[in-house]
Amino acid sequence: MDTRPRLRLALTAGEPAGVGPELLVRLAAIPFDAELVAIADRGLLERAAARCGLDIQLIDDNAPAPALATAVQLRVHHVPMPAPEQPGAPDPANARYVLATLAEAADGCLAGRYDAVVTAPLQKSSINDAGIAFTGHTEFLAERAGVDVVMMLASPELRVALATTHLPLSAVPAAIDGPLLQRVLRTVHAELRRKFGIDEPRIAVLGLNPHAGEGGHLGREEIDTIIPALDALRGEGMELLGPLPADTAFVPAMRARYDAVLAMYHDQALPVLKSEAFDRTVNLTLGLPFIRTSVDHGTALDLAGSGRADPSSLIAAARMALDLVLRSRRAA
Ligand SMILES: NC(=O)C1=CN([C@@H]2O[C@H](COP(=O)(O)OP(=O)(O)OC[C@H]3O[C@@H](n4cnc5c(N)ncnc54)[C@H](O)[C@@H]3O)[C@@H](O)[C@H]2O)C=CC1
Ligand SMILES: NCC(=O)COP(=O)(O)O
Repeated sequence: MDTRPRLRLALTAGEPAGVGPELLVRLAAIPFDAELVAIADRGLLERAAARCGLDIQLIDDNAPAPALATAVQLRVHHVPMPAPEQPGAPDPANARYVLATLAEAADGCLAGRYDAVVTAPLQKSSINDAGIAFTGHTEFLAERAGVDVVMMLASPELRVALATTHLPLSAVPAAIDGPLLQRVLRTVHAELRRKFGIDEPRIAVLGLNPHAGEGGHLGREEIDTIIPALDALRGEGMELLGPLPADTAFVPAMRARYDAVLAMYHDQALPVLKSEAFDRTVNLTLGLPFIRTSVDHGTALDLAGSGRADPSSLIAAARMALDLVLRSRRAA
């Protein structure tokens, strides 16, 4: 008999005015072989449940479980929110609250209070409007844990990692250099083994320019930077394909040839994933000392408060987090 305590997944609700709080309470209504702990303002979750027509019993995370479940139960680590939410209208007054929930999740994972964290979307611009430098969960968690990370989005059919994440397009070419590509590819390679059980990962690397530079006639980044980095790693035994033209790398005939794609920038590959599997794609952070998964979508302000947002990506993210925790336990 496994006597280890039940797994605990931390859930952050993200932007209070977005769909995150509603998605969290809808996730709680689904049977799960783990304890879910929402890190959020308690009142925010109560109001989100009411908007979704859900009868929910919020239990303080330090309290014992009630003997009798009268409704859907969700544990809560309460973080007070200064300004009441207005669905669809983010308030920068809540920016520090949003970051406090993330910090608790990260610190709790590092300290072993949670086995993984699953994040709902936040409104990056609202945090910036509060005067706080912030580009995303990925970068925040990397800094908090003191490590370099890689963003990956994965559907059941396709995994895409990004060499650069939240950068203006004009800054991308200068950001891509040999050391970055080598570090990112080493992380992707190691995590495909560790997290996905692929012993000999095959990674397709996209070029930066149209037609992967067309032999130098449409840009030199492939020749000067990408090919030398790939050759160095091939010399260590890594199986790398490319640099491939981004417009044809995802056609069916190519898909069978790799386990993951490395794209040079955010919008080079994410539209492919989101257009074919918006409800099944999970965002995960590779390289962290704990497991973090997330939805593939944003705050959907146009749907916030309606109770109509689709929870599928959050459910997929929670399931993936649980699978990854179980895999890492088996490997330990
Ligand atoms: N992990 C995160 O925290 C992420 C946050 N964002 C942030 O979200 C904000 C809004 O981003 P947008 O580009 O507008 O993308 P979005 O994903 O919020 O919305 C794009 C479209 O998809 C729909 N949609 C999104 N999620 C849905 C769901 N669960 N069910 C049904 N329809 C859904 C929306 O209604 C909208 O029509 C930005 O501030 C962005 O930074 C974006 C992506 C990820
Ligand atoms: N499009 C993915 C995205 O923006 C997610 O960013 P993060 O907040 O998870 O770093």
